[in-house]
Amino acid sequence: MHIEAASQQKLPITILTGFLGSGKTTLLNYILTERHGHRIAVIENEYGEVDVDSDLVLASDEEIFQMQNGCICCFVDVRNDLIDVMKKLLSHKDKFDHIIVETSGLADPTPVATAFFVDRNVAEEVELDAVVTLVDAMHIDQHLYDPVLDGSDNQAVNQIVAADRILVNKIDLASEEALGSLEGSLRKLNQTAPILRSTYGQVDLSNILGVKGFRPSYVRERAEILDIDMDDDSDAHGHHAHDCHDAACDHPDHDHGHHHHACTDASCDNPDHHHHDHDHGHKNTAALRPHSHDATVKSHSFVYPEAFDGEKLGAFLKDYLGEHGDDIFRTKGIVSVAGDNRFFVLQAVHKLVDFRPDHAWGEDARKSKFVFIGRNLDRDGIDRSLRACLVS
Ligand SMILES: Nc1nc2c(ncn2[C@@H]2O[C@H](COP(=O)(O)OP(=O)(O)OP(=O)(O)O)[C@@H](O)[C@H]2O)c(=O)[nH]1
Repeated sequence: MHIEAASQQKLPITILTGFLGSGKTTLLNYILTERHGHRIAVIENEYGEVDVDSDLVLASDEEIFQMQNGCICCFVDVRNDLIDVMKKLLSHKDKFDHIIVETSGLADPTPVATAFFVDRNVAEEVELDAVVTLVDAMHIDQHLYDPVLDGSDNQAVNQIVAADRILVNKIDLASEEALGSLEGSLRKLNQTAPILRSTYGQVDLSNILGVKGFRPSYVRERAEILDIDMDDDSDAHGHHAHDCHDAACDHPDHDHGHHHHACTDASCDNPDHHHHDHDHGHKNTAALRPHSHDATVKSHSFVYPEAFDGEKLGAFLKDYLGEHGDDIFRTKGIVSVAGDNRFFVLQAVHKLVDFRPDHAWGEDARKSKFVFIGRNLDRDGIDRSLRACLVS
């Protein structure tokens, strides 16, 4: 009895998603520094070739794995890497009891969630706890109703549709009225996920971790939509997981005949039925093109060994993002400022710029890194302007 109980204990995985700049790393840092009784391993994925995020995650004893070789939403290309990282993690699973996967801000989380159930060895050891989607209360409308994407794949929508928990973050930047209207829109996209509110990701973590919000049938449903063959994954009892008709069986991977995707009744309010009711003409085209990015969004990275004039740089960023911030979704940076031994952090979401000193560089080699993510970026122009802020 004892042995059986232990072998059934699976490691819960939380998938943390949300559009660029919604507050995923902020929430992750909050989770990593709070006492919640979980020992957490993290898999991080960043969109952009220069890694800034790992510098922004607070130092902690937790295991942090980077995946920089692509976007984990690109299921076909990177799935094996994700599985490899997961296997590496599982080889010392005595060190933690919960895994958080932070997806890139442009990822559709569904293929990520599904990936763990395609590899049989991994599927035997892990279970999905929840997809937690952060929503930037101030900027989400720009992305939900993005005119460039009208009628085509929209990651911001896909992230909300896939959520088991929705966290409306940055409520300090939105009025009560705007929040009410936003929550109404979110409810139309996802009829079942509890909607929570937070500032700087501060939320009662019992609503986020260990919630067992995920329905295995949902994974199977999505795998079908994504045309992923899971039938080879016969379970330890020698039958295919979806063929289990034992009503008493509580094996989490067994779908006992709840084919939620068959329910198309718009008036049905059964919380087990997923109704992907996209308002405003959005189609959930993730189902059709499972790993397509918004091709109009590009990321440009810049690295400079020289130090910056902090004031000049601050003024340039404020002006430049003030002018182009509708098109520039996200800017991040680690900056070496002349005459200051501290590492400066640049964080901007659209026009909202935050540039301030952080901790001392210490032994780390001083060099500045920037990532700009957006549309119609003038790479050479940005490079010239940044260079103009270097101390000569
Ligand atoms: N005013 C305000 N700012 C916030 C809040 N939460 C996060 N931020 C700020 O928003 C910016 C983006 O936060 P991150 O946590 O880096 O966002 P992210 O989702 O990890 O960003 P990407 O990795 O680029 O997708 C940072 O400057 C944060 O300090 C909040 O509740 N209120």
